[in-house]
Amino acid sequence: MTPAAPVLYSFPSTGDLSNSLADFILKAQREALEKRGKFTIAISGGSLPKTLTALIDKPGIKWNKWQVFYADERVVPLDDPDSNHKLAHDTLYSHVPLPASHIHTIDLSLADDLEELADAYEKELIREFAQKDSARFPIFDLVLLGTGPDGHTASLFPGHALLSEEDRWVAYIDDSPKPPPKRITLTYPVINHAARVVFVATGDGKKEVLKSILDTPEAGLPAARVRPAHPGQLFWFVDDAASSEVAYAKTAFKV
Ligand SMILES: O=C1O[C@H](COP(=O)(O)O)[C@@H](O)[C@H](O)[C@H]1O
Repeated sequence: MTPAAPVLYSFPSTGDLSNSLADFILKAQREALEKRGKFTIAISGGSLPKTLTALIDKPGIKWNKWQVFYADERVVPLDDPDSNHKLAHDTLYSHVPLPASHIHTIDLSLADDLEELADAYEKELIREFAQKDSARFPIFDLVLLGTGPDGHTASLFPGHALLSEEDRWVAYIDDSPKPPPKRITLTYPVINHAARVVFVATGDGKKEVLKSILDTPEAGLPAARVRPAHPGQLFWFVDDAASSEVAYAKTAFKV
């Protein structure tokens, strides 16, 4: 199946972006609950969690139906300032009635063996989605991603061997060019099987990388290789500062 062209939404402010993203997530949640009675989502770290704060008081969000995984996680204690879980906890979970048992964190008792830790997280996904034998890859209702100025997404970095991973659901990296070095990440096959993938990018510091990803995807930056097609759809939620150099056509946002 050929991937559909990405949809680019650009907003004058991060507040507008955050409100529209909350509307989008609410709609995705409603569709998922109608079909399967639960909402499966993968969340990134970095600048992404703070754009989710408009969800906090949003009527209609059924937090007890959410199952939350991480698009990537740094292998550090869950209360370490570098932990993506801590960031999401402080920014979002601590303000909403999301049951702790629905938040799927890494098992740090395995931190000395990254392969085992990644395997254990993959098993956590298998428990939620299906047996690996019966479903080749999980289908998340929504994967939320960011991109660094170098074009990395999740913990998929430019030039890294993990970009070619075709089999595993979760992989590890112990040489991340961005600290901390030890991380786990969802792989492209998982990201590209999602029903919806949303990138969020804000600020002047992202304008060059956004131009490369959207205007010259053939340059092959890791974020440009995200092309859900099974039959998912890719959306970009950015602010006008980040999209100021982009020639790619913008779409007016409506839910
Ligand atoms: O290291 C990471 O970086 C990316 C991008 O972060 P941002 O602060 O530039 O938005 C993030 O999406 C990822 O989850 C994180 O581990």
